[in-house]
Amino acid sequence: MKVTIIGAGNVGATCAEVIANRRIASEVVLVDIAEGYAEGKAMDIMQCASNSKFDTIVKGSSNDYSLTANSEVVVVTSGIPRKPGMTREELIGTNAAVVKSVMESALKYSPNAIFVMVTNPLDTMTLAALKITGLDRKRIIGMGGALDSARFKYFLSQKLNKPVYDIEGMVIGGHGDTTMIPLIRYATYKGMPVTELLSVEEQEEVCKSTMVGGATLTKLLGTSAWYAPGAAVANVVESILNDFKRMIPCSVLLDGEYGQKGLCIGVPCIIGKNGLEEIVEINLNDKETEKFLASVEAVHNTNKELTV
Ligand SMILES: NC(=O)c1ccc[n+]([C@@H]2O[C@H](COP(=O)([O-])OP(=O)(O)OC[C@H]3O[C@@H](n4cnc5c(N)ncnc54)[C@H](O)[C@@H]3O)[C@@H](O)[C@H]2O)c1
Ligand SMILES: O=C(O)C[C@H](O)C(=O)O
Repeated sequence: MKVTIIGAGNVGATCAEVIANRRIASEVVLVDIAEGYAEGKAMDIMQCASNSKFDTIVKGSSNDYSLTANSEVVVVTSGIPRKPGMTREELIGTNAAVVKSVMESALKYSPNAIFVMVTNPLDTMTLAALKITGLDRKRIIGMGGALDSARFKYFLSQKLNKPVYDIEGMVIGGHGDTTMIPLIRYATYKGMPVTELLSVEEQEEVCKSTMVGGATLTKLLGTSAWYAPGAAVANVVESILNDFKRMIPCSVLLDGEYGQKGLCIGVPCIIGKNGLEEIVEINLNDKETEKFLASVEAVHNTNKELTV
């Protein structure tokens, strides 16, 4: 199983390392526009192999896409990250141009691949990738909700003082500081609703921390996060390669689901060998629907700035 990761920066290289460490694929090709950078990252990861005990082959390429030929999955992490004080939406101009150039090259060599988009602003870049390639919506999946849900579960575990593994929770909506929707009503600790275990104030604190999770880390790190994003992408890739059909909130093109059309936004998806296997339409109450509609409007507004 071959995976290409375009963009060997913080998120791309971390994703490659997680895929290798967890033996999710037999081969990973890292591609970057910066001369020698992807080769360097690949060599560094390969020098983990004897200690970490994996046999995945990680290769690097300075913009030569021939090495990526016939990848089953292509991950797109190329583009600029935000700096403290910025929103993800401010990255649109630079990153849309990057996404355009890399999608065309990657598709040429891997015509049957499933694409996992990571570059921000995520929902708009996922739509851009669909427009650029004309591919079926099943084959282009935006990774945002997998990360946001991981953060949600982390903040819930902190507040409940319980292991994160015993917690379930999901974040839908746009992958933006104000557009994501942590579904607290559906979150559980060992099957028990967290709404019965936390006060309303505590629930609000968890949701707020989740929504600004990326901005908080960007302020602390000076650039955006990479460990949790890399692991979240690897999880999506794993579900595709193994046809696990995991339910993961992902940004996909809606065609009537949730009453919406013509935008990519985070909704619960079944992810398997065909990419998007199914969109799961969960019941949203009035308050959640109101938030979802506001998120849809905000994502549509960002999409209007797209020129590709
Ligand atoms: N969707 C998410 O949940 C999520 C999470 C984290 C980061 N991100 C986004 O992912 C992107 C990458 O973040 P990062 O922290 O890895 O940034 P980074 O700067 O560490 O890495 C980006 C890499 O892309 C490369 N690149 C730029 N243009 C390229 C091109 N045309 N072809 C090939 N490579 C190219 C750069 O040389 C760089 O090495 C950002 O847009 C960031 O906002 C999204
Ligand atoms: O916060 C960012 O800009 C990067 C990413 O979208 C994240 O949520 O970590």
